[in-house]
Amino acid sequence: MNKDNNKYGVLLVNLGTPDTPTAAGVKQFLSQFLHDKRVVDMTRWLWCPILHGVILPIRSPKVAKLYQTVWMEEGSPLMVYSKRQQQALQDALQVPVALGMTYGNPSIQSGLEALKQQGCDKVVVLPLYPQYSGTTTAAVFNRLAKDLKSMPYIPELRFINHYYDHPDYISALADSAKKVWAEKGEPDYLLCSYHGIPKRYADNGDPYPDHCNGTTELLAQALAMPREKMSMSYQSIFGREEWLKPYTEGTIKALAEKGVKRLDVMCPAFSVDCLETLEEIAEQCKEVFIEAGGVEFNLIPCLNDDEAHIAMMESLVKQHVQGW
Ligand SMILES: C=CC1=C(C)c2cc3[nH]c(cc4nc(cc5[nH]c(cc1n2)c(C)c5CCC(=O)O)C(CCC(=O)O)=C4C)c(C)c3C=C
Ligand SMILES: [Fe+2]
Ligand SMILES: [Fe+2]
Repeated sequence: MNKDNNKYGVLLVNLGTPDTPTAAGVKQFLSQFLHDKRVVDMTRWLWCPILHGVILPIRSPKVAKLYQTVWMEEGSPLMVYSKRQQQALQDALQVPVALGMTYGNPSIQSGLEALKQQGCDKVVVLPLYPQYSGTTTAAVFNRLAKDLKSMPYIPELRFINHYYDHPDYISALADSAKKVWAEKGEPDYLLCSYHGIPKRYADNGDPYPDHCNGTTELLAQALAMPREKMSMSYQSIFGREEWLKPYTEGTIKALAEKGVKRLDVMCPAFSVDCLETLEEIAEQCKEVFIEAGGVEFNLIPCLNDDEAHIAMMESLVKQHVQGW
């Protein structure tokens, strides 16, 4: 721990999740999320009537039912695992670590306040997105800047942009796959499924697909996996516009139809398991695979609060506080 009043703290940031798995809870969360221009860039006079008139009333009750299928005793999986990460990183670093969500609770502002209360005048902001995207990482930056606007004293800041190529991140991912394979044997095929973004965002300069490609290449090397047994795709497509391709669902169906019997899927863009991994992949995509002739389907869990994941965060933070 640094000396008092001159110490650093860490703000871990993730996307956020509803407080309750109810239509009202989901509506509140989606409304904040989908009003962010970093996420949906459509002009407001066009988007707001669609959002308020169609998406929020129809999607909220539907998605609430999906959240109910993965909800844990302590709450939303994203929140449960994020809190465990916060505690484990604080234990490892022995400096204050706060949690803030871009949307919903706890807010980024409450995280900054908590660090201030603990005497931190230097803050490392770690958005838990290994691959940079304007829709996620930059959205954290925008929210942070907005919250700092009203603070009389701004802490000294370091902002971690991405870490997809950090060797400890890649080895943690590789070890998480090997752990599953030590128990169940190697699969016929490994698919890396990343959260998608609209193709137009990438065409306009978002480096996200390059970071996803880079992750897959580095992981293939770390696993010494023949490239014909491994590929990548994009999931969680939203709306009518074209998103990054290939889409996960179509890829999984095609793999089963080509004769792949055992498929393992990992989701390297997600720091913690959440609706998009536990429901969309482990339930919906599994069903697609089995219906198309597949036999065994495994979701390799996200890194969550694994020891190797926390050690990676510890080394990432330590690299960024050099000179403080
Ligand atoms: C509307 C456009 C969306 C973009 C662009 C987008 C990018 C993006 N999202 C994540 C990570 C997560 N997304 C999650 C849920 C989620 N995402 C969208 C839409 C976009 N995401 C919606 C509408 C939802 C809510 C669920 C739904 O209605 O389908 C989550 C999980 C949250 C949870 O509570 O479990 C995460 C995490 C990334 C990494 C990303 C771009 C790279
Ligand atoms: Fe609106
Ligand atoms: Fe998303």
